[in-house]
Amino acid sequence: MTGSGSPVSVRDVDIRFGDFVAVRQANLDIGAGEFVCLLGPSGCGKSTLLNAIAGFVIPVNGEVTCGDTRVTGPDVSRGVVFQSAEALFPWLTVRQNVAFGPRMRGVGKAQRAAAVDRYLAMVGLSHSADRFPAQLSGGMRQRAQLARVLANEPSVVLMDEPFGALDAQTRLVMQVELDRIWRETGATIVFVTHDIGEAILLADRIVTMTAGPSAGIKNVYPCDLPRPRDLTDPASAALFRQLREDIGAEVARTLRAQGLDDGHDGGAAGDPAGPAGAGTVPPSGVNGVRLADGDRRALR
Ligand SMILES: Nc1ncnc2c1ncn2[C@@H]1O[C@H](COP(=O)(O)OP(=O)(O)OP(=O)(O)O)[C@@H](O)[C@H]1O
Repeated sequence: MTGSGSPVSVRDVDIRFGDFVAVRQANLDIGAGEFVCLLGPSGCGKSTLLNAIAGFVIPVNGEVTCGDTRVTGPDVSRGVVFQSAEALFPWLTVRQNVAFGPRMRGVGKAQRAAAVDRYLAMVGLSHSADRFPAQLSGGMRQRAQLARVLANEPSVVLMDEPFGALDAQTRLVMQVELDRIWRETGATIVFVTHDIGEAILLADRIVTMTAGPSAGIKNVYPCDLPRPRDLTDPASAALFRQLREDIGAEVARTLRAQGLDDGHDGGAAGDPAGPAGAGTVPPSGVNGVRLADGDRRALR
């Protein structure tokens, strides 16, 4: 099952889109069964790095390996959960969506049915197995995506802001559920998010990135707080403030580079009370400069 095998290794990775250097000299090792969150300002390169692990983009320098295998393209052993639930096949029921991967891999009917039942139960969708994606709520579609990925028994599950489009309440439920599922399966998960609180709730390690272009790994924060986690406990709140300062500095750097900043450090934005002060980033943004939605979320 997931988590028993291949760790991921990102070695000296540079990623370009034409002349644009999106990521430069990224290095990251992810252990089997680890839950790693990539956190950083909007547009810094989190998805690009995740896509390199998925095999959707290939580095111009360096390499990504999964176990002993160099990543040269997408593979079922690296399952991806996208923010958009359009990733589900709309003409298939939930059950058929989840069964699709095992069917393609030639898994026999009985074994396939057992796997589908297991993962549907795990994500809490057994009762909706015969519905089509259009008949599901946003949260249910994300559950279905996760079940579909898990049914392929991947070495690593890659999640690109999977809860980014959900309302706050559903998002919270999904975070708690994912924490439980991760503990149940021992899956290796790499999870991209803007949301500092989400990273603290979920990660074993939180990896921050510098603002692009030429984004890189900035800091790695071990996060070994007991699970399930509570953002209001003092250790979580302290980590939250540290991360907000880290990311705020990158946002401020971007604004300065764009000539939009008045010289103050973005890390000072919002309420220093931490998670309890959520929603305190002013509508006008940091130092009066309007922020991208993602950066506003990151600084809450
Ligand atoms: N296919 C592409 N072609 C050209 N540029 C790209 C491509 N994909 C990403 N980029 C650029 O690479 C940089 C990093 O983008 P990426 O989507 O990885 O950022 P991100 O941190 O995931 O952002 P967000 O959190 O807002 O989704 C951005 O400047 C983006 O415009």
